[in-house]
Amino acid sequence: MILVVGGAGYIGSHFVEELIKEQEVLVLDNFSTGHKHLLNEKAQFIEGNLGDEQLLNDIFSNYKINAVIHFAASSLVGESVLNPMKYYENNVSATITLLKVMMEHHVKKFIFSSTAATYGIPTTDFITEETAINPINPYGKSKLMVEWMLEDFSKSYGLSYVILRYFNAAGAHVNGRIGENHSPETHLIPIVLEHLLGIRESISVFGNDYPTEDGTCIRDYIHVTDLANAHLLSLNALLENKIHTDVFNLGNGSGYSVMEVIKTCEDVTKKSASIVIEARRTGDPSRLVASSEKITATLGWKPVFDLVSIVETAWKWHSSRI
Ligand SMILES: NC(=O)c1ccc[n+]([C@@H]2O[C@H](COP(=O)([O-])OP(=O)(O)OC[C@H]3O[C@@H](n4cnc5c(N)ncnc54)[C@H](O)[C@@H]3O)[C@@H](O)[C@H]2O)c1
Ligand SMILES: O=c1ccn([C@@H]2O[C@H](COP(=O)(O)OP(=O)(O)O[C@H]3O[C@H](CO)[C@@H](O)[C@H](O)[C@H]3O)[C@@H](O)[C@H]2O)c(=O)[nH]1
Repeated sequence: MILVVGGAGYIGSHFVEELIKEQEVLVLDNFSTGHKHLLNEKAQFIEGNLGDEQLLNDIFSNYKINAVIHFAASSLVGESVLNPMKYYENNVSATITLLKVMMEHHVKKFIFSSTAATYGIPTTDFITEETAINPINPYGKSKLMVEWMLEDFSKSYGLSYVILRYFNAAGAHVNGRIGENHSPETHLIPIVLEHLLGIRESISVFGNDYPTEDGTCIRDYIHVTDLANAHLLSLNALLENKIHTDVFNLGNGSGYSVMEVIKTCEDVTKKSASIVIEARRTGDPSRLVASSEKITATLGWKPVFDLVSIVETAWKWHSSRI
């Protein structure tokens, strides 16, 4: 059985949707940002907190867990600046408890959701795993701290792991059952689509004076099912002992500006957006685009969805919910 921590969240639920076709799945989630309606009915479920050592001990005693996939985290950059304690508690401290109980129960296969935010403000056009790591906010730092712990736990306790650094997760499952449902929503694509559905009055564009062609920030949008498939490949490589430890970027390798994303949403929905240019959002690098060549070369992973199909799947999900 595979334990998926945070499996009621956006990315975790899309992973469970694929994993359930291959494995028995147990989800642990406290619904702090996740939702019951995102759970897959074939997965077993326990409601509880990742940092609850007694609960974790019970889980690892009662189920034969072969590997843990860890999606649970607080993940709003702005909130992490205002309330770093929450981020170090939920992302670092609770993860220490999980790893401690795993080691006690001799469960030594682990996949960790890391982020492009660990790179901070990169000076290179395409970010590889060799690009300097320099997070500029508590969220990115909390993820990097866990990465460092994993390295040390591997050396000292034989932990085997894959770290996946996602760029901008977006889109919804093609089956239309699950999709992105953050509250508050801070991500660009769902915000634009909510506006085009009439739920928001306008779209705020945070800064048009960046050193990019149209002055707005460039990001690498990657479909959530492409992310899920990268986890499946990583899990199988760990279970078959083909990987002991590794770290991979996950992106499409193409950058789109905020204005280009809005235009794509307009084209897909055949609606026109009302835009308000606002001040820059603190901590936004001008450009974050991945090179994912390493995971392609190592595991054969290739993203399938481009920006148009990301927006199409997201639109299907958002428009079905009103
Ligand atoms: N969304 C993105 O673009 C993105 C990009 C890079 C990295 N990530 C990382 O991917 C992971 C998943 O992101 P998401 O967008 O699906 O977030 P999400 O908030 O939708 O999912 C997180 C899930 O974890 C659960 N959770 C949080 N703290 C918990 C705790 N202490 N105990 C039990 N459950 C807990 C939440 O209830 C939720 O279901 C996170 O680790 C995030 O940092 C996300
Ligand atoms: O209403 C909005 C929302 C966003 N943006 C801009 O759109 C871009 C994308 O923003 P957003 O969708 O919030 O994603 P990011 O801030 O790039 O962060 C995401 O992607 C990172 C990896 O690249 C992850 O670490 C984070 O967890 C995840 O939220 C940024 O330039 C924002 O300034 C706007 O202009 N208006």
